[in-house]
Amino acid sequence: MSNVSLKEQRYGKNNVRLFKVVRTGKWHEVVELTVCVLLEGDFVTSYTEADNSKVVATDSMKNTIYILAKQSPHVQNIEIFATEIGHHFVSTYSHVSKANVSITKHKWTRMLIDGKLHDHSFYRDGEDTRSTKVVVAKTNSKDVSVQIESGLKNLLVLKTTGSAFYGFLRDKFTTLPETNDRILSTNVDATWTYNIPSVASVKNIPFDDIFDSIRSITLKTFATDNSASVQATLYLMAKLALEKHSQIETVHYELPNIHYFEYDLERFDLKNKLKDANIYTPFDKPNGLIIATVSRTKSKL
Ligand SMILES: O=c1[nH]c(=O)c2[nH]c(=O)[nH]c2[nH]1
Repeated sequence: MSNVSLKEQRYGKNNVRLFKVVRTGKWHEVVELTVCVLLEGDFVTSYTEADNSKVVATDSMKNTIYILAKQSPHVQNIEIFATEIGHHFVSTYSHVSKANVSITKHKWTRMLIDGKLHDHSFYRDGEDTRSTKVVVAKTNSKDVSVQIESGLKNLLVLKTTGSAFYGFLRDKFTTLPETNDRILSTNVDATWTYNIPSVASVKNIPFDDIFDSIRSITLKTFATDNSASVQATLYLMAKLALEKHSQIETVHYELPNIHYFEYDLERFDLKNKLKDANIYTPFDKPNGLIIATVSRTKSKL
């Protein structure tokens, strides 16, 4: 008898690059995605007995993504498109119990030329991306459940005042001075989860509006909060997002603290400390990293 066993397995195609053009006469819309599909189910013997008979080739999964992209009117809406992909795999193959579909949407912003939106030209307006992770799972032979997480990644922000950091623990390891006015910069990575009652309800959730709203709550809170710390500003962002959107259950932020330290110019008889500071060294490494998940308090009733 073997003294090892397979604990967990999933497989699929990662980094499927996809671009779709939707043409309405001269007016063209574009969507560029990176898709990952990982299947779970009765694939154990492909690992333990080298039996490929149930293996859906990852190449076929790639083809399926392109075919569904051709047929679906929802490719721009990544949460709905990911649900369609996941639903396809669990409903087509009886031995697939779960499909994990992740999609990243890359930004193409329409050009404004001579004050007019251009028909067919776009530019990359920042490196931030929109993403989703959808899990479609069989609950019994007929029904499926859907879990959806949406996210915003790589949104680089900076403010030159309105941020302090003082009152922190001081001991023999501490050298950082307290400050009531510092530069604050972070690269926002936010995800939020939805309460999805059924597959049919997915089409009724305004994912685009909620994404736009959480993005603007994030930016506005960053800009206007008189920040006591990254921790306190993070919590406020998440709280405002949860208060505004009843469809979401949890909000998770990962915020690096990208430090900008005053450069020591006193050595050259130049004032560059506190109120006189205006020359800094940006340090991308090492960085602070503040991570938290915030959810609604369960009612005690
Ligand atoms: O907002 C901050 N939170 C910290 O936990 C921390 N630690 C540190 O050195 N600087 C900061 N800033």
